[in-house]
Amino acid sequence: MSHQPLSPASRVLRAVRRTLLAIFGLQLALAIGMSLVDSYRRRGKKPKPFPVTEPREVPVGDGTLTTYTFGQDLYDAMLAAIEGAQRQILFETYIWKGDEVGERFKAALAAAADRGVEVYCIYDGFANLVVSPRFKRFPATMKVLRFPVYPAGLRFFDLSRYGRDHRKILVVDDSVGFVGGYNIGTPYATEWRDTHVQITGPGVWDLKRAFADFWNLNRRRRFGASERPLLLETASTWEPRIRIHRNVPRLWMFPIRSMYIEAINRASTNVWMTHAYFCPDQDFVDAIKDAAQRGVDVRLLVPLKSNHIVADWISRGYFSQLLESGVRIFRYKEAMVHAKTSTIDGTWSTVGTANVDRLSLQGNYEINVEVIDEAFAANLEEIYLTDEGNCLELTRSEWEARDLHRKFTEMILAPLRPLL
Ligand SMILES: O=P(O)(O)OC[C@H](O)CO
Repeated sequence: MSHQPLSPASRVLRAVRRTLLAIFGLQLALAIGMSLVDSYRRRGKKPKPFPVTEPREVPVGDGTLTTYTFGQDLYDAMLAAIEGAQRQILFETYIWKGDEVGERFKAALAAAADRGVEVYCIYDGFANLVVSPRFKRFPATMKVLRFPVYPAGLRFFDLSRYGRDHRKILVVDDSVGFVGGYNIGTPYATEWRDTHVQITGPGVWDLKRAFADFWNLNRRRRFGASERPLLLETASTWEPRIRIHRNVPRLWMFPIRSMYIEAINRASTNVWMTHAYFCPDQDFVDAIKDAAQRGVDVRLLVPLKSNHIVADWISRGYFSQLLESGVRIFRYKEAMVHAKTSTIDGTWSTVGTANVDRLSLQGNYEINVEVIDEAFAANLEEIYLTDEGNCLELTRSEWEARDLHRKFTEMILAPLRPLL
């Protein structure tokens, strides 16, 4: 069989194709190799204790905000609220582990349903694929919506249908709500440093509405057309100091990214950010760099080593430009910091579920509370400084002196940024 010689254009095309495949193959091999080596190295290792700021109740408007930075304290408060529920519980989580803490929540929710409280639960199917099916069987008295592993149905090309439910919410009656970075599981109780807020007062209604809207958007497909919507009475008051922002991919709404960029752009004294996974788009990075360049004290606190080694490497790919523009980078030692919080100018703050990466800011269902209040910002600054005391600051000279193979790995992994 004779082969036609390839035209110059076809040869170029073939070379480009092979180069791209080689790069992609290298990225994939690196990512898989790193994750395997990392999980091998972690076997049997226990994270070290870390400093904790005691939960303190801060009055804001007609309600209060209490910030939790230690899982055990938070879970105790959430379980106490569930045990004291009289009419309704709305519980939503991304990860719900079938371990001791997961079982405690399941038992408390089932007990509430048994005594006649309406119990609505939502969890993400994909995030809990590894959880045993036995754990995911619930008493009929509880209404449980598993957000599907594959939510797009036949709409394969509709990107708005692919977001995961990454939210973490609990609302009990009209009296108390919780929102923040904590998933439900035993390691999070003592081994991870995360941040959640408890809300009382008018802000609770906004959390209820966020839950109800998600439930109503998804209930028919999960329970059938006859399932009645979760109805809420209208809020009686507006609380200008507390706003709840929700990313709703299905409606193509992504206000959390805008909220961050707006706040960073108007910062005049300080921007202190704590983020578990930091992989933003370049416009977001530019907003941070601009703030630092105009003299704002910009600090970024990230884990020295998170639970996702590939995310760490991709995150490090931003460090050079951030340090050059004057951003200070602090790396949290010996425990995983999973918080998603920021505070600006002693006035503006946010606590929520959204990481600063593409999946959270332009992909998933997320929820953040934005608070304009000086006392609350002071509380978050205090927490930030406690965390900073458990960090190593990364200097520019130290970063520039890193090995060549590290620079090469950062460069090879950089194109994966949009996937995280
Ligand atoms: O997706 P997040 O931010 O809730 O983090 C979850 C952990 O990474 C689980 O591996």
